[in-house]
Amino acid sequence: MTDRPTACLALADGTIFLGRGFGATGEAVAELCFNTAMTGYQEIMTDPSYAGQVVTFTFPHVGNVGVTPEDDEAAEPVAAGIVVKWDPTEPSNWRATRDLDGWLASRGRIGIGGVDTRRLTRAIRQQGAPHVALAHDPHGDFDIEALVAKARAFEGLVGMDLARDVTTAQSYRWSETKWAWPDGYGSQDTHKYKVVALDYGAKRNILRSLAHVGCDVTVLPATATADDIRALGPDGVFLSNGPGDPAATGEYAVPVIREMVEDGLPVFGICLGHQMLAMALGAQTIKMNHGHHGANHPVKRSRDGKVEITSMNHGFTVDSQTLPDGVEETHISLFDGSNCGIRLSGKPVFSVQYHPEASPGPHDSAYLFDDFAAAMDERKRDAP
Ligand SMILES: NC(=O)CC[C@H](N)C(=O)O
Repeated sequence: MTDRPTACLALADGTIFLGRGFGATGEAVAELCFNTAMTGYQEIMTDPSYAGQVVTFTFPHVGNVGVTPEDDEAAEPVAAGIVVKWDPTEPSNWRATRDLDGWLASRGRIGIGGVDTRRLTRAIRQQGAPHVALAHDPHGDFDIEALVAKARAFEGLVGMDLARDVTTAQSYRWSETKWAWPDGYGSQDTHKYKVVALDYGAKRNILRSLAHVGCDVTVLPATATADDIRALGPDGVFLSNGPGDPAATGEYAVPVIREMVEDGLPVFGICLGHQMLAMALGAQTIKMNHGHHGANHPVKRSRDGKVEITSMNHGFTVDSQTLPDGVEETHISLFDGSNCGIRLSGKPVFSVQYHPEASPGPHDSAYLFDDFAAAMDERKRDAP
């Protein structure tokens, strides 16, 4: 092997990173974000919320435990590409069914290794999430100017509705609970509550977590109408995570969510679902400089001051200045004070910006699934 670079990452400002390609050959144009998680690269690459984004990992050892279908958060990797410091090694883990390189190659996702990811991360923090073109060519034939031009031409995630691309085409039932929950959480009583989960790009571990607390989950496409949901007679409605700009997805989803709130149903949202619930209640979202992507973000719970260490992946945020009267801010980020949770006062309607289902990340916030179950119990008790 020669030292000739076989992969190129071109930023829209003309900065070029050369490295060794792995995974698929070809090109990808996307927004670039950094993720600080030390584990969970497979869950991150298959999290549908990463559609339209290339992920650079600040942790240098990526790929060394291979991949296993058990860790897929969706059927396919969804992130557009991956940037790492050290080239992925052969997997060293009994759970691995294949290596990262071959897995990415078979699924059309491009990787670049040998990049100074600390320099790249500093650039992202300073200038905001850049638009990039990532190319992998085994002969190292790159037209660098053309790559920079493609990165510049990328329109960015603002105004982009990507939930329609990643949502399920058909509705389906979800019943798998298999997941190691911390002791004491979850009813283990299956099919206790009928829940409709609106799929804007749902991670599987969210559906597992709902099933774990006793939900019989029917997953509906992002474009489901209020009547589609009512026809199933749910005890509660769940709003999933997902990619793209909440304001764009919200054009069709927000009015439906508002109707569910008006129907008096318990509603629980995560990440994109949180942002769209906030919009349905009258708030607005804004694009962040470089977002929050990691597995150790501290969040303060307003009701008792408790700090949760959370998993995060978002590039937009709810502007807490726009929260109307009657909508409480329940959680805030201890990194930058941004909004991390809301509740409609006196109603079983709440959501969080972070990921209580982890995958990857800590389990501090798993209680939120129990809170949703408790809200559905209460409604059943109060029903005439
Ligand atoms: N994980 C998510 O649901 C992400 C939500 C939204 N696409 C954002 O980037 O903020």
